[in-house]
Amino acid sequence: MEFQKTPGWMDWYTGPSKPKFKLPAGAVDAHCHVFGPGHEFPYAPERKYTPCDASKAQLYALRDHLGFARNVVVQATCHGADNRAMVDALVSSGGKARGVATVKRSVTDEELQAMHDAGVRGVRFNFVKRLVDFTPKDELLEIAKRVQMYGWHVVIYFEAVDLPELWDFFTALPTNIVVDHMGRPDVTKPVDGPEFELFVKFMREHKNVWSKVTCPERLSVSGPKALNGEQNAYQDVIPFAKRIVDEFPDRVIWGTDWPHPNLKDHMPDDGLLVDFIPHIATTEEQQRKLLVDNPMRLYWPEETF
Ligand SMILES: O=C(O)/C=C(\CC(=O)C(=O)O)C(=O)O
Repeated sequence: MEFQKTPGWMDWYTGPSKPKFKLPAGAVDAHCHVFGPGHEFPYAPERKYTPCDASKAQLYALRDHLGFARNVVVQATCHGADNRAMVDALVSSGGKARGVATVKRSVTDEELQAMHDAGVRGVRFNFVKRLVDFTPKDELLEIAKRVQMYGWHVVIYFEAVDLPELWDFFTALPTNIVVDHMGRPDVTKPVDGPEFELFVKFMREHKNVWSKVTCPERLSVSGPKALNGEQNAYQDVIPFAKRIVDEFPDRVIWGTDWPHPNLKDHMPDDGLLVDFIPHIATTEEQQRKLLVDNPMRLYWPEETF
Protein backbone atom coordinates (compact mmCIF):
# COMPACT_ATOMS: atom_id res chain seq x y z
CA MET A 1 0.00 0.00 0.00
CA GLU A 2 1.29 3.47 -0.95
CA PHE A 3 0.99 6.25 1.61
CA GLN A 4 1.13 10.01 0.98
CA LYS A 5 2.99 11.88 3.70
CA THR A 6 1.15 14.65 5.55
CA PRO A 7 1.74 17.91 3.63
CA GLY A 8 4.77 19.73 5.02
CA TRP A 9 6.12 16.57 6.68
CA MET A 10 9.78 16.91 7.69
CA ASP A 11 11.86 13.76 7.11
CA TRP A 12 14.49 12.68 9.63
CA TYR A 13 18.00 14.05 9.24
CA THR A 14 20.36 11.90 7.20
CA GLY A 15 24.09 11.88 7.91
CA PRO A 16 24.02 12.97 11.57
CA SER A 17 27.33 14.11 13.07
CA LYS A 18 29.33 11.99 15.52
CA PRO A 19 28.55 13.30 19.00
CA LYS A 20 31.38 15.08 20.81
CA PHE A 21 29.88 13.84 24.08
CA LYS A 22 30.96 10.26 24.66
CA LEU A 23 28.01 8.26 25.93
CA PRO A 24 28.70 5.98 28.91
CA ALA A 25 29.01 2.25 28.16
CA GLY A 26 25.59 0.64 27.98
CA ALA A 27 23.66 3.85 27.26
CA VAL A 28 19.98 3.45 26.35
CA ASP A 29 18.11 5.60 23.83
CA ALA A 30 14.90 5.33 25.86
CA HIS A 31 12.52 7.16 23.55
CA CYS A 32 12.43 6.53 19.82
CA HIS A 33 9.99 5.19 17.24
CA VAL A 34 9.78 3.15 14.07
CA PHE A 35 7.42 4.15 11.25
CA GLY A 36 6.34 1.28 9.01
CA PRO A 37 7.73 0.87 6.45
CA GLY A 38 4.18 1.46 5.29
CA HIS A 39 4.19 -1.28 2.65
CA GLU A 40 5.06 -3.84 5.33
CA PHE A 41 3.33 -2.38 8.39
CA PRO A 42 0.52 -0.12 7.15
CA TYR A 43 -0.26 3.07 9.07
CA ALA A 44 -3.47 2.98 11.10
CA PRO A 45 -6.71 4.22 9.52
CA GLU A 46 -7.42 6.43 12.55
CA ARG A 47 -3.98 8.15 12.44
CA LYS A 48 -3.70 11.95 12.65
CA TYR A 49 -0.55 12.13 10.50
CA THR A 50 1.19 10.06 7.84
CA PRO A 51 4.97 10.08 8.32
CA CYS A 52 7.89 9.15 6.13
CA ASP A 53 9.05 5.57 6.68
CA ALA A 54 11.65 5.03 9.40
CA SER A 55 12.62 1.39 9.65
CA LYS A 56 14.15 -0.71 12.40
CA ALA A 57 17.35 -1.07 10.35
CA GLN A 58 17.66 2.72 10.10
CA LEU A 59 16.98 3.07 13.82
CA TYR A 60 19.63 0.52 14.74
CA ALA A 61 22.15 2.11 12.37
CA LEU A 62 21.58 5.40 14.20
CA ARG A 63 22.01 3.63 17.55
CA ASP A 64 25.41 2.33 16.50
CA HIS A 65 26.48 5.61 14.94
CA LEU A 66 25.64 7.65 18.06
CA GLY A 67 27.14 5.09 20.46
CA PHE A 68 24.02 3.80 22.21
CA ALA A 69 23.86 0.15 23.28
CA ARG A 70 20.08 -0.26 23.43
CA ASN A 71 16.75 1.29 22.47
CA VAL A 72 13.29 1.64 23.91
CA VAL A 73 10.90 1.75 20.96
CA VAL A 74 7.69 3.61 21.81
CA GLN A 75 4.53 2.95 19.81
CA ALA A 76 3.78 6.02 17.70
CA THR A 77 0.19 7.16 17.21
CA CYS A 78 0.40 6.77 13.42
CA HIS A 79 0.26 3.00 14.07
CA GLY A 80 -2.68 3.27 16.49
CA ALA A 81 -3.03 0.11 18.59
CA ASP A 82 -1.45 -2.05 15.89
CA ASN A 83 1.88 -2.81 17.53
CA ARG A 84 3.33 -5.04 14.81
CA ALA A 85 6.02 -2.66 13.53
CA MET A 86 7.25 -1.92 17.05
CA VAL A 87 7.18 -5.60 18.11
CA ASP A 88 8.97 -6.60 14.91
CA ALA A 89 11.70 -4.08 15.76
CA LEU A 90 12.07 -5.60 19.23
CA VAL A 91 12.29 -9.21 18.10
CA SER A 92 14.86 -8.28 15.44
CA SER A 93 17.10 -6.45 17.90
CA GLY A 94 18.84 -9.43 19.46
CA GLY A 95 17.65 -8.37 22.91
CA LYS A 96 18.92 -4.82 22.51
CA ALA A 97 15.47 -3.21 22.34
CA ARG A 98 12.44 -3.15 24.58
CA GLY A 99 9.16 -1.46 23.84
CA VAL A 100 6.11 0.48 24.93
CA ALA A 101 2.78 -0.48 23.31
CA THR A 102 -0.61 1.08 22.79
CA VAL A 103 -3.48 -1.26 23.60
CA LYS A 104 -7.23 -1.17 23.77
CA ARG A 105 -9.52 -2.71 26.36
CA SER A 106 -10.15 -5.55 23.89
CA VAL A 107 -6.53 -6.77 24.05
CA THR A 108 -6.40 -10.41 25.19
CA ASP A 109 -4.17 -11.89 27.88
CA GLU A 110 -2.50 -13.98 25.18
CA GLU A 111 -1.67 -10.82 23.21
CA LEU A 112 -0.26 -9.13 26.31
CA GLN A 113 1.84 -12.20 27.09
CA ALA A 114 3.13 -12.35 23.50
CA MET A 115 4.12 -8.67 23.67
CA HIS A 116 5.81 -9.26 27.01
CA ASP A 117 7.77 -12.14 25.52
CA ALA A 118 8.83 -9.85 22.64
CA GLY A 119 10.14 -7.25 25.13
CA VAL A 120 7.26 -4.84 25.73
CA ARG A 121 7.45 -3.36 29.22
CA GLY A 122 4.90 -0.55 29.19
CA VAL A 123 1.77 0.95 27.65
CA ARG A 124 1.39 4.52 26.48
CA PHE A 125 -1.60 6.72 27.31
CA ASN A 126 -1.68 9.78 25.07
CA PHE A 127 -3.64 12.90 26.01
CA VAL A 128 -2.31 15.22 23.30
CA LYS A 129 -5.48 16.09 21.41
CA ARG A 130 -3.85 16.67 18.01
CA LEU A 131 -2.50 13.09 18.11
CA VAL A 132 -5.34 10.87 19.32
CA ASP A 133 -9.08 10.59 19.91
CA PHE A 134 -10.28 10.51 23.49
CA THR A 135 -10.21 7.17 25.38
CA PRO A 136 -12.43 6.94 28.50
CA LYS A 137 -10.46 7.00 31.76
CA ASP A 138 -12.15 3.87 33.09
CA GLU A 139 -10.83 1.97 30.06
CA LEU A 140 -7.31 3.29 30.69
CA LEU A 141 -7.46 2.41 34.37
CA GLU A 142 -8.59 -1.10 33.52
CA ILE A 143 -5.65 -1.46 31.11
CA ALA A 144 -3.22 -0.14 33.73
CA LYS A 145 -4.45 -2.72 36.24
CA ARG A 146 -4.05 -5.52 33.72
CA VAL A 147 -0.53 -4.59 32.63
CA GLN A 148 0.53 -4.12 36.26
CA MET A 149 0.42 -7.93 36.49
CA TYR A 150 3.23 -8.12 33.95
CA GLY A 151 5.31 -5.58 35.87
CA TRP A 152 4.79 -3.00 33.12
CA HIS A 153 4.56 0.75 33.62
CA VAL A 154 2.41 3.44 32.01
CA VAL A 155 3.93 6.14 29.81
CA ILE A 156 1.84 9.31 29.74
CA TYR A 157 1.99 12.06 27.15
CA PHE A 158 0.22 15.34 27.89
CA GLU A 159 0.73 19.10 27.69
CA ALA A 160 1.49 21.19 30.77
CA VAL A 161 -1.81 23.11 30.73
CA ASP A 162 -3.71 19.82 31.04
CA LEU A 163 -1.92 18.50 34.14
CA PRO A 164 -4.39 20.00 36.69
CA GLU A 165 -7.32 18.28 35.02
CA LEU A 166 -5.46 14.97 34.65
CA TRP A 167 -3.90 15.00 38.14
CA ASP A 168 -6.49 12.79 39.89
CA PHE A 169 -6.37 10.21 37.14
CA PHE A 170 -2.58 10.07 37.02
CA THR A 171 -2.22 9.81 40.78
CA ALA A 172 -4.72 6.91 40.83
CA LEU A 173 -2.62 4.79 38.44
CA PRO A 174 -1.24 1.70 40.24
CA THR A 175 2.00 1.30 38.24
CA ASN A 176 5.16 3.27 37.74
CA ILE A 177 4.45 6.25 35.49
CA VAL A 178 6.89 7.68 32.96
CA VAL A 179 6.11 11.16 31.64
CA ASP A 180 7.03 12.01 28.06
CA HIS A 181 9.07 15.18 27.54
CA MET A 182 8.61 16.56 31.09
CA GLY A 183 4.91 17.06 30.45
CA ARG A 184 5.70 19.52 27.63
CA PRO A 185 6.39 22.69 29.63
CA ASP A 186 5.95 26.09 28.02
CA VAL A 187 9.58 27.17 28.29
CA THR A 188 8.72 30.84 27.79
CA LYS A 189 7.23 30.71 31.31
CA PRO A 190 9.51 30.83 34.39
CA VAL A 191 11.11 27.55 35.46
CA ASP A 192 9.95 28.34 39.02
CA GLY A 193 6.52 29.59 37.94
CA PRO A 194 3.23 27.85 38.91
CA GLU A 195 2.98 25.67 35.82
CA PHE A 196 6.34 23.92 36.11
CA GLU A 197 6.10 23.90 39.92
CA LEU A 198 3.02 21.74 39.54
CA PHE A 199 5.01 19.24 37.50
CA VAL A 200 7.83 19.24 40.09
CA LYS A 201 5.22 18.69 42.83
CA PHE A 202 3.78 15.80 40.81
CA MET A 203 7.19 14.10 40.83
CA ARG A 204 8.07 15.11 44.39
CA GLU A 205 4.85 13.81 45.93
CA HIS A 206 4.63 10.64 43.86
CA LYS A 207 7.73 8.50 43.95
CA ASN A 208 6.35 6.24 41.20
CA VAL A 209 6.54 9.11 38.68
CA TRP A 210 9.54 9.29 36.34
CA SER A 211 10.26 11.75 33.56
CA LYS A 212 11.89 11.67 30.16
CA VAL A 213 13.98 14.82 29.99
CA THR A 214 13.65 14.66 26.23
CA CYS A 215 12.68 16.70 23.20
CA PRO A 216 14.40 20.06 23.61
CA GLU A 217 13.91 20.41 19.83
CA ARG A 218 10.14 20.23 20.37
CA LEU A 219 9.99 22.48 23.41
CA SER A 220 12.49 25.17 22.48
CA VAL A 221 11.20 28.53 21.30
CA SER A 222 14.40 30.54 20.98
CA GLY A 223 16.87 27.80 20.01
CA PRO A 224 19.54 27.84 18.75
CA LYS A 225 18.80 24.71 16.71
CA ALA A 226 20.91 21.54 16.81
CA LEU A 227 22.26 22.08 13.30
CA ASN A 228 25.52 23.14 11.68
CA GLY A 229 27.73 22.00 14.57
CA GLU A 230 25.86 24.03 17.22
CA GLN A 231 27.18 22.95 20.63
CA ASN A 232 24.86 25.14 22.69
CA ALA A 233 21.49 24.20 21.27
CA TYR A 234 18.11 24.82 22.90
CA GLN A 235 19.34 27.03 25.72
CA ASP A 236 15.81 27.88 26.83
CA VAL A 237 15.02 24.21 27.65
CA ILE A 238 18.14 23.60 29.77
CA PRO A 239 16.87 25.12 33.06
CA PHE A 240 13.74 22.93 32.94
CA ALA A 241 15.50 19.66 32.17
CA LYS A 242 18.41 20.39 34.52
CA ARG A 243 16.04 21.12 37.37
CA ILE A 244 14.38 17.72 36.95
CA VAL A 245 17.71 15.88 36.65
CA ASP A 246 19.12 17.67 39.71
CA GLU A 247 16.10 17.02 41.90
CA PHE A 248 15.18 13.52 40.70
CA PRO A 249 18.43 11.94 39.44
CA ASP A 250 17.11 8.42 39.98
CA ARG A 251 13.85 8.89 38.05
CA VAL A 252 14.93 10.43 34.75
CA ILE A 253 15.64 8.85 31.37
CA TRP A 254 16.67 10.24 27.99
CA GLY A 255 16.05 9.46 24.34
CA THR A 256 16.53 10.93 20.90
CA ASP A 257 12.84 10.83 19.84
CA TRP A 258 14.09 9.77 16.40
CA PRO A 259 12.54 10.04 13.77
CA HIS A 260 11.04 13.17 15.37
CA PRO A 261 7.40 13.08 14.24
CA ASN A 262 5.55 16.30 13.52
CA LEU A 263 8.38 18.78 13.81
CA LYS A 264 7.40 21.87 11.85
CA ASP A 265 10.36 24.18 12.18
CA HIS A 266 13.55 22.16 11.66
CA MET A 267 14.87 18.61 11.86
CA PRO A 268 17.73 18.28 14.35
CA ASP A 269 21.07 16.58 13.74
CA ASP A 270 20.83 13.65 16.19
CA GLY A 271 24.56 13.80 16.92
CA LEU A 272 24.14 17.36 18.18
CA LEU A 273 21.10 16.29 20.21
CA VAL A 274 23.35 13.88 22.09
CA ASP A 275 25.69 16.81 22.72
CA PHE A 276 22.78 18.47 24.57
CA ILE A 277 22.94 15.82 27.33
CA PRO A 278 25.92 17.18 29.34
CA HIS A 279 24.14 20.54 29.59
CA ILE A 280 21.30 18.96 31.59
CA ALA A 281 23.16 16.13 33.37
CA THR A 282 26.38 17.81 34.33
CA THR A 283 28.20 15.16 36.38
CA GLU A 284 29.36 11.72 35.36
CA GLU A 285 27.16 10.22 38.04
CA GLN A 286 24.06 12.01 36.74
CA GLN A 287 24.90 10.95 33.19
CA ARG A 288 25.32 7.31 34.17
CA LYS A 289 22.01 7.29 36.04
CA LEU A 290 20.15 9.08 33.21
CA LEU A 291 21.52 6.98 30.39
CA VAL A 292 22.27 3.59 31.92
CA ASP A 293 21.13 2.80 35.48
CA ASN A 294 17.62 4.29 35.33
CA PRO A 295 16.49 2.95 31.94
CA MET A 296 17.98 -0.44 32.84
CA ARG A 297 15.88 -0.51 36.06
CA LEU A 298 12.72 0.21 34.08
CA TYR A 299 13.29 -1.90 30.97
CA TRP A 300 15.85 -4.60 31.83
CA PRO A 301 15.28 -5.05 35.60
CA GLU A 302 16.45 -8.66 35.44
CA GLU A 303 19.94 -7.42 34.55
CA THR A 304 20.18 -4.98 37.47
CA PHE A 305 20.51 -5.68 41.17
O1 LIG B 1 7.37 11.43 19.32
C1 LIG B 1 6.87 11.98 20.27
O2 LIG B 1 7.14 11.61 21.40
C2 LIG B 1 5.96 13.06 20.11
C3 LIG B 1 5.01 13.22 19.16
C4 LIG B 1 4.46 12.14 18.35
C5 LIG B 1 3.91 11.03 19.13
O3 LIG B 1 4.02 10.98 20.31
C6 LIG B 1 3.24 9.93 18.43
O4 LIG B 1 2.90 10.06 17.25
O5 LIG B 1 3.01 8.91 19.06
C7 LIG B 1 4.47 14.55 18.91
O6 LIG B 1 4.55 15.41 19.80
O7 LIG B 1 3.93 14.77 17.81
